[in-house]
Amino acid sequence: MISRRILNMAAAQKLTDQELIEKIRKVRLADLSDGMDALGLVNVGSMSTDMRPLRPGIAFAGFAYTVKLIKSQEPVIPSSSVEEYFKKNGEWCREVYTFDRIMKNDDITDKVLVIDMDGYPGGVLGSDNMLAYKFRGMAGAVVDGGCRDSFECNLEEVNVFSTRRTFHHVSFRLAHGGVNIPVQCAGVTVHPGDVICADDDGVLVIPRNRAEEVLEFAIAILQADQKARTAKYEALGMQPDYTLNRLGE
Ligand SMILES: O=C([O-])CC(=O)C(=O)O
Ligand SMILES: [Mg+2]
Repeated sequence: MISRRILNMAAAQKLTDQELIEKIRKVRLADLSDGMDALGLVNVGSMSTDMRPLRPGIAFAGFAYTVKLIKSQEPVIPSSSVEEYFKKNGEWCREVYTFDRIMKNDDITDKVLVIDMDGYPGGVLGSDNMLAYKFRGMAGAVVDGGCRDSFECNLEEVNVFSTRRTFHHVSFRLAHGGVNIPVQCAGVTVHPGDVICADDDGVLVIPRNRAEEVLEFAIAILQADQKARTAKYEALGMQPDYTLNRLGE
């Protein structure tokens, strides 16, 4: 178990948040993870391998905007008409989607929505709310639970990682538990403002106060990898692709 002392050994911050996130987006999770290892942060911030992208090729980085949902004991009362269903469901959604109303007042540009669903596997995200968040500049979402409308989400090219796919909703099953508080997500405690990095390999959480040191190692590690792979591409007569020049050097 890593001690908080190691996690908190921060170097001075030299980059603005914007500069940091732009640089982090150029490196791979493998480089960042090796950078964490180099600093003794071994396996720290690694979300469970259950956390998977909705489609190949999703990659993003941003600052955590955390949401906590809690299991609710409310019984589901059957509706006797469509009108009644919409009324009841609407009231319940108002409760569980309190986070969505709060977020409307916040700038979510370059944020990553990190949702703790208290272990409930339903779909709090879908093709409707994710499209709205994309439009507002959110980098992506990481949910320990489900996302539904997967096919439409992929057509819309919204960026979601989740531990489940489902068609179930969360109304009547979950209630609002708070925003921008520490949450548990796929085995990691995430604090608001942590740097959340995601690519095909998974999701990694880096505390903001260690991110610049991690990045310094990650860039050097990527440069060494690119040099080694460039030589192999040449030996094999393969055309170079953009992964050999991710840093744009
Ligand atoms: O309806 C919801 O709350 C979740 C969903 O399926 C969507 O946003 O498309
Ligand atoms: Mg939907």
